[in-house]
Amino acid sequence: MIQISNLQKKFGEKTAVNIDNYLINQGDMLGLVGNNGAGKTTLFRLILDLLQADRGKVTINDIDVCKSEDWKNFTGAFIDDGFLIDYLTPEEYFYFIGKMYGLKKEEVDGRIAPFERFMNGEVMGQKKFIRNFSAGNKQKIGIISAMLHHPQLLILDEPFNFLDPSSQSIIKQLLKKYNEEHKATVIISSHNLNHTVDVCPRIALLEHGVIIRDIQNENNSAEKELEAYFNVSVEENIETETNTEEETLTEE
Ligand SMILES: Nc1ncnc2c1ncn2[C@@H]1O[C@H](COP(=O)(O)OP(=O)(O)OP(=O)(O)O)[C@@H](O)[C@H]1O
Repeated sequence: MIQISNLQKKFGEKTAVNIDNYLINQGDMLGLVGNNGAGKTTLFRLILDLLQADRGKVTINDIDVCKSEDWKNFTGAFIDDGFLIDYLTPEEYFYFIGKMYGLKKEEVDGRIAPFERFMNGEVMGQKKFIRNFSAGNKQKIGIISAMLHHPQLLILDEPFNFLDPSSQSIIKQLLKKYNEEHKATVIISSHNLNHTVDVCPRIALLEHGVIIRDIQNENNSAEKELEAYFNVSVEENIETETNTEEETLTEE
């Protein structure tokens, strides 16, 4: 589905992405992991034609992303809250996105319904603009809107960020189900190794812009390899993530 060929992006002297050849198959559920600055977001931005590569190309279903808009109909993505429209309410935003893909209001309502538990009564009917939502709820609005048109390719940068533990668990289940039921290609990046090994049968490890390992992950078999690389145990990873979430929630 996605073919990355000879792709390079530099910022000044710094090489952010440098991938010779990498194929992501239709139906893959791929986790992208790597330290801060490894190039995960830059790779997503290149795939989505939000950045121009210095050399090389990305094709989605044989469409060069720089040369045609056709891949946009079957692609959904949420990279950061720059994707949202701050002066709309979530309802207005969902209907606006739905309209772009030819969905009627009732169809949008039907597609939002499975996210009810995820939204936890805090997103719909709040009579407030997106700009006034917490970081976690903005994250939820972004994820839902990326999935609204049932894209064949779904790209989410750090989907677990800002979410409370129960929302993290719900979105993990929803993403797995989405991948299976729609045979969709789902790519997520995450610093949460525990969630990544739980959800992704394939994991790409990025270091200084290079995919240094392409790991098949059956029944969490990648856990040890990732623990060794990051020099942490997955248990520690859970603790660190939970602490971070608590800090984030307190700050909000
Ligand atoms: N617009 C930019 N201008 C200059 N340098 C940039 C820009 N965007 C990214 N970089 C650099 O490119 C490298 C890769 O950054 P990127 O954000 O893709 O990493 P990442 O793996 O997503 O990191 P993190 O886990 O911290 O989100 C970093 O060294 C970063 O400083």
